[in-house]
Parts: sequence; C-alpha cells; structure tokens
Amino acid sequence: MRALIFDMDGVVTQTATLHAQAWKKLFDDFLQNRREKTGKSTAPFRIETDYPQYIDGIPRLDGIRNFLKTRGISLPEGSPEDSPETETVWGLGNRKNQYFQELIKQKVEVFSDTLTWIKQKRAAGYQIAIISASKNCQTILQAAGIEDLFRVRVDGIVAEELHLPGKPAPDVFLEAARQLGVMPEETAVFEDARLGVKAARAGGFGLVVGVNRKQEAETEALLRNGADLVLTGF
Ligand SMILES: O=P(O)(O)OC[C@H]1O[C@@H](O)[C@H](O)[C@@H](O)[C@@H]1O
Repeated sequence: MRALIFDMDGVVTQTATLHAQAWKKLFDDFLQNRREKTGKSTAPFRIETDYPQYIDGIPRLDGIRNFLKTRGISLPEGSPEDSPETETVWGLGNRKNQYFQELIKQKVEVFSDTLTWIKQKRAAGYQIAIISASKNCQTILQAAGIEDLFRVRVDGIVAEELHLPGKPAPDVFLEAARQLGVMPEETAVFEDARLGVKAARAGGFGLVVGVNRKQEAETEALLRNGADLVLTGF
C-alpha cells in the first residue's frame, strides 16, 4: 500500500455520535409535530437501527429522503434558502445542521489512537487523505487543529462542487486517490459507516478496513457490506 484514506466522522473525530444526536432531535421534533397536526403516529427514529442503515456516511439530504421513505412520508424538496422550520427536505436539512453546529461549537473530540497512527504512517512516507460526506468537515478539522495532517480533503462541499454522487457510490474515495496520485489498488480505506465500506469496496480499493467503535454486532454488519477486516481501535 502507498496511500491511506480515512473517513472523518467516527474514525478520526468523535463526531458521528454528535451527528446521530442531531438527527434524533430533528426527527423526534418533526414526527411529533406531524402527529399533532395530522393525528398520524409513526415509529420514532432509532439511533441504534435507523442511523447506521439509512443516514450514516451519506450526504445530508440523501439521509433525510432515505429515512422518510422508511416511514412512508414524502416531502417536497424545497430549496437551499428554506428556513429550518420549513417542512421540506431542504428545510429539515437546514434544521439538522443548526442542531449539529450547536453541538460542535461546544466540543470536538478526536480519537487519539487514530491520530497517533496517522502521524506514524505519514512519517513513514504514506500518502494520506481524508474524506467525508459532511459539509462541516473543514470546520471540524480546524476546530480539532488537525487540518494539516491530510494532503487531500474530499468533503461534502468539494463533492458538491465536482458533482460527485455520495456513498454508497465510490466517487469520493476515487477522487481522493486521484488527487493523491495513486491507484485504488495500492490504497487502503478506513471507514466506520456501512454504506462507506460498501462504497470503498465498489471502488476496487486494495484494502477496505471497517472501524467499529460501537457494539460488537456492528463488526458483522461491516464485514457483510464488504470490509476485508474490522478494527476496534488503532
Ligand atoms: O450534515 P453534514 O455535516 O453535511 O453531514 C452529512 C453526513 O456526514 C456523514 O459523515 C455523517 O455520517 C452523517 O450523519 C451526516 O448526515
């Protein structure tokens, strides 16, 4: 292997749990409001089951569409200017982002074992990139003071500019390899999301490493989605 590509949320920074909290608050508010208005009650959003299957690792609006579909709800798309109170896909996305930004303002923590390992590999000459579906990626890296560790960053903003489809499509990983100047076969990917592992597998990467910092059963799910092996830490 010549290069290493790391997903950010849940592998490098402890922000996957913050995303999950913000999503929970969004859907709890939304479903409760809907119940009050229409009398229809819907199974609540569950972090343990709904988050890894429908939201984790993928672009914000795709997550909203995915989850609402599981509850038989369809909303108009709306537009980026929709206020956080608007009941459109964009409006809900803006509300979730408001909740998430409140959380990251309080604290961004890193996984120190991952960072120590990355620094060693960098010193040993590996090419290193970071990817994320998140449009908050750069803010988080800056808050954690680790932006300079990665030669290449392909995040939610870059992907939108380049019109790259999100995971489970492999495009963000392939773009990171391209910018590093390496082939996928000589690159290892480190991912905690099921749909992320699936995307890296679809991209033909030399080694797909699942990272499981959750309960033991998640290891099986990562392997099923295409991980070659699963680590519980670095
Ligand atoms: O809403 P953001 O910050 O652009 O992030 C998009 C997605 O980024 C992924 O990294 C997270 O796993 C998801 O939970 C999140 O929804």
